[in-house]
Amino acid sequence: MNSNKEIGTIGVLTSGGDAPGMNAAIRAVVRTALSKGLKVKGIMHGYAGLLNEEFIDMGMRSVSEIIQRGGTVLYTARCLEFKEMAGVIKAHEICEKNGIDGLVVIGGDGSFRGAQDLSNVGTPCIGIPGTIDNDIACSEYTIGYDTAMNTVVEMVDKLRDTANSHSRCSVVEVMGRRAGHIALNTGIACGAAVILVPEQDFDPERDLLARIRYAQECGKHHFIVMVAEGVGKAEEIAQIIRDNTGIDTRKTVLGHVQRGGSPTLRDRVVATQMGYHAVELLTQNIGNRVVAMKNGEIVDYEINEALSMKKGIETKLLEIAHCISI
Ligand SMILES: Nc1ncnc2c1ncn2[C@@H]1O[C@H](COP(=O)(O)OP(=O)(O)O)[C@@H](O)[C@H]1O
Ligand SMILES: O=P(O)(O)OC[C@H]1O[C@](O)(COP(=O)(O)O)[C@@H](O)[C@@H]1O
Ligand SMILES: [Mg+2]
Repeated sequence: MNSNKEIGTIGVLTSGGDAPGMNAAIRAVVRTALSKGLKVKGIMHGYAGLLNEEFIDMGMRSVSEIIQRGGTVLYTARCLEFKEMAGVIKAHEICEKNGIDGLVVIGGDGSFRGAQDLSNVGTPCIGIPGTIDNDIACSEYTIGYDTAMNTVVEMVDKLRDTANSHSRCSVVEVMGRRAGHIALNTGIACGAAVILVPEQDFDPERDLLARIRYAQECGKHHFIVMVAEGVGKAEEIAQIIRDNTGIDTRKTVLGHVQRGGSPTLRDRVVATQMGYHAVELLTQNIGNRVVAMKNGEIVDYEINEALSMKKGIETKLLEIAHCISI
């Protein structure tokens, strides 16, 4: 969608779950916009802050010392009011009243649905994928994914010491909502005997117990079972293992530790590239797009198209995991 109105001031907000690297993206958006002669309003607390007119004027120094920080300096929220059309229209009117000609939304798929609605009523929006889940179909990468996975690896390496010392099974539940990308990649990186992802049917005998028994036959006496939250609760998986194998089994739900911490190099660089790209689009009066990564390059898609795309699990990785996990 090309709007006829020239963009003079843009807004930037973060929405949905926070993700490491969101600050790097905010910094890139602000500095790129200012260097191209635009004004920038930071919107606090996502769409909720937009509806409450929580704005701050951003200057070059407003984003100093944030590239290395986790979380989001603009704060974030999940806002029910914005899911209703009345909320979206109110947000558009607020943008008009405050001279916000375009909006950069850093968030996940839910936030992009909101951005799509807002674009449709006349405020051009650009989405930047910021979620640890890597579940944005149009993009092979989302900001925060790398940091979250490195956190999981660090934590599970510690759990492994105890599982090994006690000859136990450690069932680890990781985030990802309905996607198994975090579980699959960290499962491989942590040498999990079993990786369970929601993209595959789960048969306890075939996918869990048979694999553990086989690993036992191969001489293994401790086990890591990596479970994506979309499959089920770690405690339920642990109980199945206890009941059927007698192995001393403990569960760990890693939880929000996965969302925090200083972003990795990858997240900082991708966030910076995506932030820059988002502003470039707005300066060309292009709205209603989602920034994405394709074959390592930064590209963009129309929001409707982006939201209609589907993304599967990396089947080759799953095949490799099945082959080498014992
Ligand atoms: N279908 C929708 N239509 C309009 N806005 C939505 C929709 N879904 C989510 N949103 C807005 O985006 C916010 C963030 O979405 P959520 O799914 O929680 O996180 P994420 O953007 O990280 O996936 C929601 O709180 C809501 O304000
Ligand atoms: O922080 P909350 O509200 O408990 O939400 C937990 C969910 O948020 C996430 O951490 C991130 O999801 P989003 O990026 O879609 O917000 C999911 O992995 C998890 O299911
Ligand atoms: Mg999401």
